[in-house]
Amino acid sequence: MELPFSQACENNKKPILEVLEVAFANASQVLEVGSGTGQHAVYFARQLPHIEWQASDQPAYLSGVKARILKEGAPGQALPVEFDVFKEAPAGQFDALFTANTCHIMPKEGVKALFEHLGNSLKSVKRLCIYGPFNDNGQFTSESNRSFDESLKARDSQMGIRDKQWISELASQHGFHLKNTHTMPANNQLLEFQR
Ligand SMILES: C[S@@+](CC[C@H](N)C(=O)[O-])C[C@H]1O[C@@H](n2cnc3c(N)ncnc32)[C@H](O)[C@@H]1O
Repeated sequence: MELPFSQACENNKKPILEVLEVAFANASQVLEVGSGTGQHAVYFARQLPHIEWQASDQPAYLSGVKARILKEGAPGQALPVEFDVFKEAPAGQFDALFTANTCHIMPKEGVKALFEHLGNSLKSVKRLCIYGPFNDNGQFTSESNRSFDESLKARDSQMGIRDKQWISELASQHGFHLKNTHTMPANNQLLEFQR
């Protein structure tokens, strides 16, 4: 099978790793939501060997993520599990959660559903890193993000770049505080939460 590939993942994995090395220094079991191509999953699992990295995604993505882990994963890396945020969360004592480029793809209700899980079956998660493009108080942070948002909404009216403050408010409802906002290349940010 030809592995799914994202050039953006290749470009952003090292800058993200530099943040995760510190943010997840004391994490041991990470759940990744929306693993997509699996490129992040194999890279972070190899570069952060103190972590058991559990990839997950909706059913349509699982075969691609699985194939990538089998080909390029860390020794003994877990195969991906199914997780659609509108359904049950995977079982496990995860102490951290990572998700990249998902909040603008899933509808707002999906982002809320993810936080509902964090308040219920994913209560063991204490550290949370969310990467992607975000608005600041309703304002686009760049012209390219404005046109990206237009293209998302043309694809599906429920997609769209979310506000950092909206995400932080949802997070605070479940006991998280925004510890750091990391400015990342290509007008992205990494929101680092802790509880
Ligand atoms: C643009 S891709 C990002 C993939 C990868 N994380 C990356 O950074 O390249 C969006 C991801 O969000 C996931 N996603 C969208 N809706 C979802 C849902 N309801 N539950 C779980 N994942 C979802 C998709 O399956 C896909 O993997």
